[in-house]
Amino acid sequence: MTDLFSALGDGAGSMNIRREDFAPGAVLLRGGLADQQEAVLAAVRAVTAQTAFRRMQTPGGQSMSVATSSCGALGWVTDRKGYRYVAADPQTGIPWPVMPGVLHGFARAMAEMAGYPGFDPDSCLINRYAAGVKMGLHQDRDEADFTQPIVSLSLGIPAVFLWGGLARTGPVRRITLSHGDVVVWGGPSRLVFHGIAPLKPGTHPATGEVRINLTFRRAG
Ligand SMILES: O=C(O)CCC(=O)C(=O)O
Ligand SMILES: [Fe+2]
Repeated sequence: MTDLFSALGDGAGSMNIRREDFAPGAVLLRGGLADQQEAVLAAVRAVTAQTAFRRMQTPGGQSMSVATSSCGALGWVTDRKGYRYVAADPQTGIPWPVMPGVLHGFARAMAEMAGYPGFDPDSCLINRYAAGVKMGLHQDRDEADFTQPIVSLSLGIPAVFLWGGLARTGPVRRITLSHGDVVVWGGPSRLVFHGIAPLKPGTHPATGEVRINLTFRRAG
């Protein structure tokens, strides 16, 4: 018998992951976090203790409502000069924290499960959403190589993920993402417009009153 998830080799922890192929090249792995919760949360805390959450400015001069931090060789930033990846935190001039091995390994395993073996992310953007915060429809297109997928992990209070198409306008699906859910999108879905609806207030034992999202990217 072929067990789709046996490749991970971590036994019972991965057995309850439920897979939904929701668009070509796009896979929802519900409960993907499985037994990695403590290790992943500890790694996120370690990173954000080194490089604080901040609200960056869009090129148009608006302050983003989402607070962000990053780890890995490259971190995504935005300011009046535009969107781009840089090697150092612009607030301190210090290189972004190294991506903890547990995060890199987790993202690689999730990508493999979704059908993208060999994913080697060099960037992890950490988004923090408080109640009312949203992320408008956008494409992730500042990365160098669109053959590599995006791997996204949701932590804490649930959010509605907006999934559009390859054009900015058109029908948008709404997919509720809960604590521990993972979305992987690549191939024909790599440049799909997506976003997050305004977060409903809530609390979660893992994060308190916020949602934390990690997106792993091959940026350089
Ligand atoms: O918070 C999310 O689930 C999506 C985040 C996202 O699309 C991004 O950071 O580019
Ligand atoms: Fe995105």
